[in-house]
Amino acid sequence: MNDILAGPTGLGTSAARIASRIAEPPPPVHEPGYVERQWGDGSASPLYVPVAERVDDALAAVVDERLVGWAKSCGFDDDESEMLGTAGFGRLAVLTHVDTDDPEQLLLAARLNAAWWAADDLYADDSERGATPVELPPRLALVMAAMDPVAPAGEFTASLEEALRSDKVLVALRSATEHLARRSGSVVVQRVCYSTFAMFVSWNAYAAWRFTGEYPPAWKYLATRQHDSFYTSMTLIDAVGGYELPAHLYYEPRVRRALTQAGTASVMVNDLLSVEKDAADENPVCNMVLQIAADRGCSIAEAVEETVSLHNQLVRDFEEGHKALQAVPSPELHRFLRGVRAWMGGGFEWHATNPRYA
Ligand SMILES: CC(C)=CCC/C(C)=C(\C)COP(=O)(O)OP(=O)(O)O
Repeated sequence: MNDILAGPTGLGTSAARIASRIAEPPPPVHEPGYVERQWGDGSASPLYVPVAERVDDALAAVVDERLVGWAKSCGFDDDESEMLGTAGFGRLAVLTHVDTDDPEQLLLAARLNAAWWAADDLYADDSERGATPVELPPRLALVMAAMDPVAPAGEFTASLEEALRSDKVLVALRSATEHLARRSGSVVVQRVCYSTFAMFVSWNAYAAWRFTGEYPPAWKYLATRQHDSFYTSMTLIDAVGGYELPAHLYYEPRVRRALTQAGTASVMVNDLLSVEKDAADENPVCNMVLQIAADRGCSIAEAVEETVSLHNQLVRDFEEGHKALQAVPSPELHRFLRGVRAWMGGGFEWHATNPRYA
């Protein structure tokens, strides 16, 4: 075992090790497996995904109801808040974070995902709802200030505060991050902030492409999509579960690779199910299927097959990497990787049953 995987030493680390022994739940008797699942109208090849480990509509209803109340408190009007409830970000949290049934823990994920999606729709993607490529970068700069507090700066602070309070997306992201900070450590909060900010670089690239009308080749889109993927949602897996994967393991290259494979695979599911919605915008939204079809001059059906095959390979690569990482003696890492696998299974289930993608 190399030193990195052996873990840190020094102040505070023995306490962390004791906490980690407590954090390990009993291992499942049978490991949940992977299955081939039909999707859409059933005409394309199946997707190879982990099984959805928990479908609990009663728990999802509780989390969604609390999410709607929170959205109203952030300034979303009644219709918008109900729409967030109907979109089922609470249900997404229940499907993807299967190692807790505490609604307040699940709300960590429900709130952040709802707020990320609100920023994505209202700032980046949906022209009809006010998203414009030119306004996107400065709006995202303020999101960073909402999530990662700016140090007091005399006379400049009041104007910033006013701006942060005057926009419901900013209020939501600030509130969701504060909720996370109350229930997890600073390592996780900064992990979440910085993966969100990396995601924004990708959003800015899409905005430039949509503004100029010069859309990227599929390879460039895919590289950009790595940081704009459900990797961002997966940063919450341990926090929602009530434990913490130490940073030296979270960022270990083989772990990071497994995570980016899982995040990209899950967002390929999103692309596959969003093709029509993305193509319909007056400035079409970048999407792997559309980029492949444009590159190759092939039909959408052929580009779909190519995307399914890419997705399935990513999942198989994750599965293999996960197996290899079983050799690392860390209960938190094993729990986290089981959480990543469960996230993929639940993410597929959510997309396949959500009215947004029907
Ligand atoms: C939940 C989360 C991390 C959101 C950030 C952006 C993201 C990966 C999505 C919202 C999914 O991609 P896309 O913008 O294509 O999603 P929709 O098709 O609009 O649902």
